[in-house]
Amino acid sequence: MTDSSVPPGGHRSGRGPRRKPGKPHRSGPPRGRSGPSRPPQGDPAREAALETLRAVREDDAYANLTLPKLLRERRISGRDAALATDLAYGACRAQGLLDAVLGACVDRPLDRLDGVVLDALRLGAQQLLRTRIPAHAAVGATVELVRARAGSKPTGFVNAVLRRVGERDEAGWAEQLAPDAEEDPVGHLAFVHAHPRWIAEVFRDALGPAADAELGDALAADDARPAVHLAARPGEISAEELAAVTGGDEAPYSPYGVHLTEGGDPGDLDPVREGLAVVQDEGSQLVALAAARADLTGRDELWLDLCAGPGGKAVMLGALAAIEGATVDAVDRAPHRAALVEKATAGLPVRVHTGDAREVALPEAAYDRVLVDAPCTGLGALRRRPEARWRRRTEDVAELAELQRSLLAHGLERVRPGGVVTYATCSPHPAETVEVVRAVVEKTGAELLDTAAFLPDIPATAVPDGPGLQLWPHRHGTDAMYCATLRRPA
Ligand SMILES: C[S@@+](CC[C@H](N)C(=O)[O-])C[C@H]1O[C@@H](n2cnc3c(N)ncnc32)[C@H](O)[C@@H]1O
Repeated sequence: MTDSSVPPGGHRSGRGPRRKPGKPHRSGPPRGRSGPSRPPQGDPAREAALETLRAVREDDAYANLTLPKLLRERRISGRDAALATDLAYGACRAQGLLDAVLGACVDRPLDRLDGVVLDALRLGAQQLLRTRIPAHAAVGATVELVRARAGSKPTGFVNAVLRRVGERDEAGWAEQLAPDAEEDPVGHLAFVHAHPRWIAEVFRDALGPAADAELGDALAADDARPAVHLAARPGEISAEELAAVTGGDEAPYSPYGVHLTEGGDPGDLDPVREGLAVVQDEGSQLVALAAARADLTGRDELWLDLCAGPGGKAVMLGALAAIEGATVDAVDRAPHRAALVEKATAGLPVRVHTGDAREVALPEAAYDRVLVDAPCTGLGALRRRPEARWRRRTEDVAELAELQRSLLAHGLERVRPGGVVTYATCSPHPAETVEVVRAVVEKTGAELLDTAAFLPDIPATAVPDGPGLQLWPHRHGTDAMYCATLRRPA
């Protein structure tokens, strides 16, 4: 069914089904109705997107795990898969903005709406405001989706609300609802680029003096759907060959990186299936490279990846270690993540250990290189985790920062005198980056090395007034990875 062939929905007034106070919200078909248990055949893309929004809302699921599984199970491919992905991920990313608009069009708090109705309204608003789908198709298809899932009763309400949403475009709603750009520039940009205000403030702080000129670009890049990056396994295939086989482009900074230009499941690509390449953001490749290249004198044969799961950087380190004649110990606290490292590094000189990095039985002061890719808020990889920006809380930061300091200090205990520790986070939050490094340097007397020197030719990576290197989606096309290098005093 094409978008334009979707019939418009019902025409009742904008009032939705009345709910008795305290009555639990249900998301299935109304009691007594025989709503379809299987998705209707007509609109598989929107059905999959709606089911993804439900799983994110009800089960705290990750959209980027839920949707691909649904697409596989329901054998949805090609244009339908692309549409489902655009709509589901787009609605997750923009949830706060969509809810602000819906809130202005609905006569009750959104959390009092039936779950399916709310998901469908978000999906409809996403189509109306943030895609080129014609308004009549967006409204009609959403109404039909609601009818199939929840019966006819709420269709009039959904139809009326979406028609109100469609009275303005995204810029028109921003004009009406966003904070004033002059009075509150950060609040304005946060609204316009669909970010929680506190995250926009983190980006502003991390950009420092550049924020005046770049905050809008940084948030816009973070709001865009990112290209899929592949990493060629060092020693197995070159980036040039990988680009030729996959039809992608060689990455600008990582000598192993390829940016895919076509959609589709990268897991279906031959080099990925054959283990010659993995899906990995170019920024993560650069962190692994920085760890392998950090300036070292003397022995260089025992490497440690202290927070290794699920194994992206361990694969790169393992492949580089194989070339250098080194061995990698890879640790992760979570057994299922350690198992993923084991699987990903099969055939490489990598020994996997399960346990807390600070307690696992491994030698002290023995490693030549250590990577501490610490657990973090992930604020630098929000574009790859569609719902994450609305789930993360500023309260998460302090606890993580304490763990990060502890893990980095521990990495310095495992490395030999004169050895190097690379600290990384996929977050630009100063409390997780420069403040962690400064605190540990102060406590341990470790020497700070110039990380940019190990990754030459990457422009504009300086951190304002702080140690380390910061990558940004709007500057480098990578996730906002942070990376610093410390040497244990000899
Ligand atoms: C940012 S992820 C690492 C990503 C990984 N380096 C990669 O490139 O695929 C952080 C990892 O640290 C692990 N972790 C958290 N606390 C830990 C601890 N105390 N000891 C060891 N691993 C820990 C988490 O389970 C998670 O897999």
